[in-house]
This record gives sequence, structure tokens and C-alpha cells, in this order.
Amino acid sequence: MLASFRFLQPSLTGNPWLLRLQSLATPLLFLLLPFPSRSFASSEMGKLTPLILVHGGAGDIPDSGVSEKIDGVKKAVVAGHKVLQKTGCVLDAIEAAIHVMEDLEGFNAGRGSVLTLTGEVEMEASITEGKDLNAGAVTLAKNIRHPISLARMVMERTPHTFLGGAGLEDFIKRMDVPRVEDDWLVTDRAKFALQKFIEKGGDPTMMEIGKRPGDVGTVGAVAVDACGHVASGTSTGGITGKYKGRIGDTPILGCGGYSDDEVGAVSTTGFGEQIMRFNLAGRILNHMANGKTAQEATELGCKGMTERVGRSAGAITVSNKGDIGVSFTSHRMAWAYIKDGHIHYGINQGDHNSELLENVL
Ligand SMILES: NC(=O)C[C@H](N)C(=O)O
Repeated sequence: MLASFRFLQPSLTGNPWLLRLQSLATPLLFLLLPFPSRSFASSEMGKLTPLILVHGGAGDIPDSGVSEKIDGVKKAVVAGHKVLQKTGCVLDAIEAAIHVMEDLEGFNAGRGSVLTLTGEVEMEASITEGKDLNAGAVTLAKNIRHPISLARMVMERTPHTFLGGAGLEDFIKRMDVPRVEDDWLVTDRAKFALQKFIEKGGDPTMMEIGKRPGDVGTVGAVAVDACGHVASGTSTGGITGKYKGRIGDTPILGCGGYSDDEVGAVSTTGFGEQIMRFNLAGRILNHMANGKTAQEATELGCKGMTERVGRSAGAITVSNKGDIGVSFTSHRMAWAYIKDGHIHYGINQGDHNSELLENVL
């Protein structure tokens, strides 16, 4: 199967016109580099302690949902941390952490995804890797348990970066990815949220995420390994009452997430239309490339978006040196990371709790 996908990659060798185009395009690519280029030697990085940081979605999480969200992000970060310690691979760690939240119905990703106006689940995900600026993304994914893994498969097993719709269906079939039934994916909470949305009517992009129970919980993770290689992943059901076929920020590179080993990695959450228009993940990394710390850059990005285009957002960031940024302009966002034998977590503005990891395991 793999071989047949590789076979699909067009060959540039031998075609003089394509070779000419390639030689013209190479200098152009340098002009398009997103961040100011810094010379970067991995020896400069020294040995870092690998780290994973997760979020469980920005929004107006009701008091009744707080403990479920905190438990979920803690579970997710522990799963990701264990994989990171075992394999040292940032992509494996991110996938493992996101799998946990995609399976929990308290999060708007995988099982528990919110519904379109037509009552369907259309999921989106992206995964990005800072070493080679590699990435994979999927949109309008249906009846899939782990959209984040599908995004990784697009990155690793196709010549493309982004698949959606009918082409994604073909890919799922060719790759023999197991399907899950709507009965499993669609939860009562998601149905209730849609019912409330329809009763009230209006614009799905206007009401604060979380005002309808079951609404909040896009999930994401960022990680750095011992050599300063970074990666990010984000997975979502989108927003309640969205049009069928609506594509949000989550699978769009530089919006729902981005990674560059020269700077760091970001995963975002919040109002997708505004995040896309503002290019939130890319802007946060640009702030870091211009000398801001991960925390300063994440705050500047989220606040900057809310001030400039309105609505709320949240983001988690890790730098290539293992510095952390967590910020949100929504009422709440659950987050967690593990460092120096402690699990650190929070959900309210200004929260920072920590517990001994051995008490959580
Ligand atoms: N809750 C979210 O983060 C929603 C997601 N950003 C979207 O608009 O699709």
C-alpha cells in the first residue's frame, strides 16, 4: 500500500521544463520562509528534558465541567509523557495524548465532537513537525475514532499535506482505517448542544463556546524532545451548528497549529474563523522569533487576536529550549504538563496547580 502511494509522487527528473521551474522556485522558497532565519546547530541546544504540554479547549466551561476537563488533560498528558519517555518521539507522544482526549466524551474531538446544523460529525485535525516543517491535516473526516492519526498518515504516507472530503474517504478505504459508528461518536451532550442552538437560532460563530453544554473541548498538544525537535497536534469537531462543509482553523497550518525547530511549536483553540483570519499559531511563533518568551508570545498572540478581530482564543506553546507558554482570552481552558516529577495543570485565568507525579500515576 505504502509503495503504491509513493508511486503516485510525480518525478521531476528528466523533464527539462519541470527542472527549470524547480530551479526558479528554490530561491523563491527562501523568500517565503515564515520566520527570520537564525543559524541553528543542534549542538547549541545541549541536552534538554523532553516535555509535553496539552490543552482541552478554550471556552466558557461551566463550573460543573471543570473537574472532568482537568481529569481529562491530566490523563492525556500522563499518556503522552510515558510515550515520550519511552520512545523519545514527539509525534508518538502527541498522538498518544490526543488519543486519550479524542476518546473522552467531555472533549470536542473524536467521540463527543459537536454537530453540524444537519446533525453530523465532521472532524478536523492537524499534526506538524518542526524538524523538516513537515505536516499532515484532514478535514470533513467522518466515522473515524482518531482524526489525529489520520492527519499523521496523510503526512507520512502520501505525497500531500492536506486531504478532505471524497479524497479523504478514498484514502481511509485504501489504508484500511477502521470506522466507528455514529452511535459511538455522537453523544447526548452534542445532540443537546445542537438542539439548544437550533432553538435559539442565530450565528454559530457568535455565541461564546461552551455556553451550550457539550460545546467546548477542541484538544491539542505540543512537545519537545532532548534535541530541541518540536511538534504539535490539534483535533476538533469544530463548532456547534456549523454549516455542513465548514472548515475551521484546526487543520490549517499556521492557524490551528504550527512547528518550527528554529523557534517552537503551538496548538490553538477558540473561534476558528477569527483564528484563521489572524493566523494565530504563526503569529505566536513570529513573536518568539523576534525575541519574546514562549509565555509572552502566547499572551501577545491570543490578546492580539481578540483585540484585532474579536472573539476568544487559547494557545499552548513550547519553545525549542523547553520553555512553556499557556494563555487564553476565554473564561477557561484546561491545560497540563509534566516537569521535574510534578504534574502542573490549570483551567481558570491565573491558575497554576502542581502535584507529585507519583501521586497521579
Ligand atoms: N473549540 C474550538 O477550538 C473550535 C475550533 N477552533 C473551530 O473553530 O473549529
